[in-house]
Amino acid sequence: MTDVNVKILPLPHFDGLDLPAYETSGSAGMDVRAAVGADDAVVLMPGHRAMVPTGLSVAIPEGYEIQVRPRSGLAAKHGLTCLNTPGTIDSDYRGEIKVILINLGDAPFTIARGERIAQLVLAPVTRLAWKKVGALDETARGAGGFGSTGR
Ligand SMILES: O=c1ccn([C@H]2C[C@H](O)[C@@H](COP(=O)(O)OP(=O)(O)OP(=O)(O)O)O2)c(=O)[nH]1
Ligand SMILES: [Mg+2]
Repeated sequence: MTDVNVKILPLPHFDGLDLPAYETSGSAGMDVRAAVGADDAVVLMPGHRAMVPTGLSVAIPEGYEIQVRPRSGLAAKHGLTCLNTPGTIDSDYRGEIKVILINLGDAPFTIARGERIAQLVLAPVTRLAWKKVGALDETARGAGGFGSTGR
């Protein structure tokens, strides 16, 4: 498997943090860290959300996206997840990557500087082109959905 090169620009407030990295040889995602101030950790109250800075900007090659996905440990243990999961980082986005975290747990959660808050997954993008028609081919399912096959 050939790695895809992605340019990454650490911003001034990233200073001293580790770049996102695969935690194991088979990891699909690289954990990304909170670039919040060392002295002003974000405290997420139950039911609240926050846009957490990562201190990173990237230039993804055309034909790819980066998905921002939750970490299962934070979700299972603390009810913390990405509100817009999977977040989409477009190949033409040059702003700072931010993680929209929400606390669905029942206790306040403190996000400290350097905490691994989410994971970044590089994925190929297939772009579609619409072909406008007057009717669609028939199928056994037809318009059935939303539980039409049973519970
Ligand atoms: O979790 C996320 C999701 C998005 N973005 C950035 C990168 C992405 O390329 C841009 C736009 O994201 P999206 O298309 O999901 O948001 P939108 O509400 O449609 O905004 P826009 O009108 O700017 O496309 O915001 C993040 O930093 N983190
Ligand atoms: Mg958009």
